[in-house]
Amino acid sequence: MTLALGCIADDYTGASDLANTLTKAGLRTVQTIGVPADDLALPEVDAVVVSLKSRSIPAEEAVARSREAASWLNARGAGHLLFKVCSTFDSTDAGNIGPVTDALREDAGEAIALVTPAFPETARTVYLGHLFVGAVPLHESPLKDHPLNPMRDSNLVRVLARQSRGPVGLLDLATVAHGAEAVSARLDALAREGKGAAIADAVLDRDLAVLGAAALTRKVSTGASGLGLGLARALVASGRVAPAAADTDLGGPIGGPAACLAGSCSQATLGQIARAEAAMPVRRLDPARLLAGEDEAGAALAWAMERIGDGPVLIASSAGPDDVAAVQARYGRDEAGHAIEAAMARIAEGLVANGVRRLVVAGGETSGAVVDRLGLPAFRVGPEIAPGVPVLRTTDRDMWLALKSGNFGGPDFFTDALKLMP
Ligand SMILES: Nc1ncnc2c1ncn2[C@@H]1O[C@H](COP(=O)(O)OP(=O)(O)OP(=O)(O)O)[C@@H](O)[C@H]1O
Ligand SMILES: O=C(O)[C@@H](O)C(=O)CO
Repeated sequence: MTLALGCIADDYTGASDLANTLTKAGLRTVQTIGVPADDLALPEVDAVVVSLKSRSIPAEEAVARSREAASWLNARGAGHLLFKVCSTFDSTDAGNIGPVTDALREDAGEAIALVTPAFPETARTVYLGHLFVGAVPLHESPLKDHPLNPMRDSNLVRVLARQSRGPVGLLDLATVAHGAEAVSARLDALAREGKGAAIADAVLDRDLAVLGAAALTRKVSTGASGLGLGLARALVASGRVAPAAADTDLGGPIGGPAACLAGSCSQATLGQIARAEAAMPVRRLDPARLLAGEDEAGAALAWAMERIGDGPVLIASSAGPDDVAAVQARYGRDEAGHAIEAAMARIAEGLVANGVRRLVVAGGETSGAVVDRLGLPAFRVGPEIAPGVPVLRTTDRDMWLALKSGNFGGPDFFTDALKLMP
């Protein structure tokens, strides 16, 4: 297998978002969980997206895991490496976007990496280095209250510089408007000035096509699915990949009980849970009881098993910013997050042990905890439920999953997802 594109995603929902985008753009793509074992049978593909759970771990660990993924992808001949980060640039001043980008770039012998989280299809645009989420700058968006990495600065040149080894430059929209050669020339100039990375503006899909073509002339870039789209288009346009139709033969219906789990506290997920109340029984975990050591997971599982024969159920820990802040103040941010993720993983394990083969999970960290506990090795990519969220089919057993990035999906996401998981 010689890969046209090797991708390293810093969380599992982000990985399925990227796998969805690449598939839609005509690249045969598979999503693996972690760095695959050498004996994992993978179909013939153009792109592999290695899913890591490295967004919120110490920077040196994120660098080590990303390097391991890069070695695996390089050994399969990957022509270009994309480090997939969140379209809202989720990170802290301690990392991990800067340290991982620096490491992958240096290992590849490159002087500078193009970096952009722009993904216009989901209303993430970058102008003069400032990230906008819909109509508001990042620091005014709900991301300012993210439970793990509150984003309070919209100037990504500044944000990335605080977590990078060297200075960071800007590739402005005026340069992007002049095309891929102008972008490449500007990258060279910024590298000569000693910049190790450049935040690239992009407002429309056509900007992504330019950035993708410019990025492809180097070995490493960093971005969200928008840059993935640009790279995929450039690979197809250059003839390096023959566009393939999406894989429609993922296996037949699976049926049986279905369940949804939500650990994301994003505004979008909170709205989707409220809407789901009209369609299915919803159980809300009590984080204070859970963190006090009560068996909330066991109780939720027993609750689910009483109802699951009648239709899908939803179990959610999700809460609004004030409640999240109160839990974190009492138990600590990481402790609370990890304990809730572990409870969700336990619930998922119990559900699957009791026959659930159709599972929807909301939240990147939550999805990581669940998928790891279930020991799923890789996914094939099915139809799109909403921009950035595909249906996934496990490669080693009959199971449908949907891993929803916190901010993605329409108001009826949970029922929309289950409709596509027969
Ligand atoms: N009620 C709560 N109080 C405090 N923390 C919570 C609560 N519910 C969930 N969490 C934690 O908040 C974090 C949510 O992160 P997660 O990545 O799952 O969602 P997200 O950030 O919205 O999704 P994405 O990364 O895909 O955008 C997890 O660590 C989860 O355990
Ligand atoms: O890029 C995004 O916004 C998503 O794919 C994601 O990474 C959220 O965790």
